[in-house]
Amino acid sequence: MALETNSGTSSARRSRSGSPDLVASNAGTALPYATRSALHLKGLVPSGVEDFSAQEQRALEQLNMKSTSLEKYIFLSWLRTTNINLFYRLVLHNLREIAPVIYTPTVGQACQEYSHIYPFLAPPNAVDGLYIPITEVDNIGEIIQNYKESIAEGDEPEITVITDGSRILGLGDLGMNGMGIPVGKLQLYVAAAGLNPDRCLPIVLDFGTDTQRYLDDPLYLGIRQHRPEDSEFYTAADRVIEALHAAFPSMFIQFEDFSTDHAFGLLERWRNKALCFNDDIQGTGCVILGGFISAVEQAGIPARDQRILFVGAGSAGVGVAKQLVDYFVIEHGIPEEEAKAMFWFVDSRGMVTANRGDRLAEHKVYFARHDNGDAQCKTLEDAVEYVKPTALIGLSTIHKAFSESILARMNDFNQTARPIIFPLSNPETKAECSFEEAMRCTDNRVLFASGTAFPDYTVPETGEVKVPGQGNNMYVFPAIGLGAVLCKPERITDTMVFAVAKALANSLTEDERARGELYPRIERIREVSADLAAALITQAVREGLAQDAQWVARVAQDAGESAVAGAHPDGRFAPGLASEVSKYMWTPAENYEQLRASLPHYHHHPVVASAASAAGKL
Ligand SMILES: NC(=O)C1=CN([C@@H]2O[C@H](COP(=O)(O)OP(=O)(O)OC[C@H]3O[C@@H](n4cnc5c(N)ncnc54)[C@H](O)[C@@H]3O)[C@@H](O)[C@H]2O)C=CC1
Ligand SMILES: CC(=O)C(=O)O
Ligand SMILES: [Mg+2]
Repeated sequence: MALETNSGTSSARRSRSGSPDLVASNAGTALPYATRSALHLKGLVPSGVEDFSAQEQRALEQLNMKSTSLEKYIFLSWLRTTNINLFYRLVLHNLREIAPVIYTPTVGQACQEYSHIYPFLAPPNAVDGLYIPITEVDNIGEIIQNYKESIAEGDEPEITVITDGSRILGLGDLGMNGMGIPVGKLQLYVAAAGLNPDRCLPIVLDFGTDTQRYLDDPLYLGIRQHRPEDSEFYTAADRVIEALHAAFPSMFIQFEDFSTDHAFGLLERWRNKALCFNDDIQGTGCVILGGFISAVEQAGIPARDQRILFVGAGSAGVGVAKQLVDYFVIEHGIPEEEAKAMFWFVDSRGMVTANRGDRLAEHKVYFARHDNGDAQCKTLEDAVEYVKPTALIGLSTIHKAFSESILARMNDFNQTARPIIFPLSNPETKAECSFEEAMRCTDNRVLFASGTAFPDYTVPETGEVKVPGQGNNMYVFPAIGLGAVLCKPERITDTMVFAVAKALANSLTEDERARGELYPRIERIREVSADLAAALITQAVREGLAQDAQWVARVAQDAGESAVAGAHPDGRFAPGLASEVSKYMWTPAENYEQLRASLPHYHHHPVVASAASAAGKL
């Protein structure tokens, strides 16, 4: 048995909530003497008994001693798997500094190195998610059963982020190493929207990789084979999703970082059959629409005069553009064909036109231009000159694609209005330009958002400090998941996603607006997530799709009616609903007493119960 345990390579699972070990490991040096005594831990911990804030201070000191971001990532992963309560205290109290470590940009590097930095912790107490090789899909029932046995009763997952690692951020096919993304996204679910960490399930479909350096890497931990053909992919993926859906019927499924064709394919197959959404298509569309609404309000020209050039026509580019079309149609009453005509795309082969001579991928057809005559812009420079855009949106994975000369042209074209420039590719090494470049080249007039967090910029002439917007789906997917987990809609509709985007735009404070910011400050993310989740719940009830009677009744009572099918997705919700949503958010314990109380099974665990009755002190 000991041998088996030592051969495991999984990292620590937070669950097993009934275990006294969990209390001991999450309390550590905060364990009172009486408890140490009852749990036979006397002498096994340093004598000082301290409070959680002292532990947090020590953890922060240790974090700051790490000289590289990857070392910080490894330290934080270790802390999460050792003491999840302390980990989330640290994250929540230092979100601005820590989000770029547990998420983009560092998570990109961590994924590339995943097989090398993998921690040595043993299952079944140490499981950080499901690794499902394509060779084991026939045994998916057994895998799910093993997972169920590794968790405490009542900890069935309510949310999963699932990837096959085929398009991790803008870094390409990372195979099984992509597991870092579901793990990272679910940390944001907890931090940003208060999902219970014990009920979050990261999953990687280990379906092989076409990246030779991983196949050749002796430490690579995934299966060593090439990716399957489409039909084999869909058969295997469908079997896994069917089994997961059968085992956990109300679990919210977030598809993440699948290569673009499969991202669209899986969404179409599953969106009406299970509670699911695709973060790269819908989440990105949602968050960019939220920021774009604010940008259009500040740009200084009417919305219908916008000329929007997308660089990159993948799942993210097309997902965002479709949300923006909906916005122009729904909010501004522009007919769909006219709204669509406000958009141009450039991909790796140049401007996307119906007559450029290649067979366009299905997802690009909707936006292909038909009015270009003989013009076929082959480069971005040519397309910029041809379109004279008011807005330039990058989802291309091409680092520095927005050269200084392109940024300067955006400034020239937009002298009477402010140019909108969103370099949204992740991580930083793929971003189309930096905040500093965009500010400098546009006389500091740019309305800016980026996928990765960039540093603030100090305007040299005035000393004014400008904060860049982060147009990253992290602002919305946690709230969409929370809202879905609470009100249990039959499915996620585009109008629900639209309502969340509107709520995001509505969530800016007067100060944030006055400073010209497009997104709320990250320190307010939980408050904003509560608003966004309330908007999703309200919209789900209006559409008659919410299934949780409590939330249906609550929204109906606010609205004075039972449901308004197909109501306008305005992102509004009744006062009080967001604070009610907040009550469902998980927060780490502040002290030992709260920690004990927060572990529902703790008191019933046989060891704890017998220790308690023996000592009368627990
Ligand atoms: N900010 C955010 O919240 C999000 C950002 N992203 C980022 O968006 C990027 C793209 O993701 P997907 O659309 O899923 O990937 P994808 O690989 O499907 O799309 C990339 C697109 O860029 C085009 N492209 C490649 N080289 C080009 C060039 N030299 N010039 C112009 N276009 C070029 C490709 O033809 C393709 O259309 C990634 O970096 C990803 O990290 C994705 C989701 C969310
Ligand atoms: C942010 C995100 O989901 C991506 O870059 O893929
Ligand atoms: Mg993604």
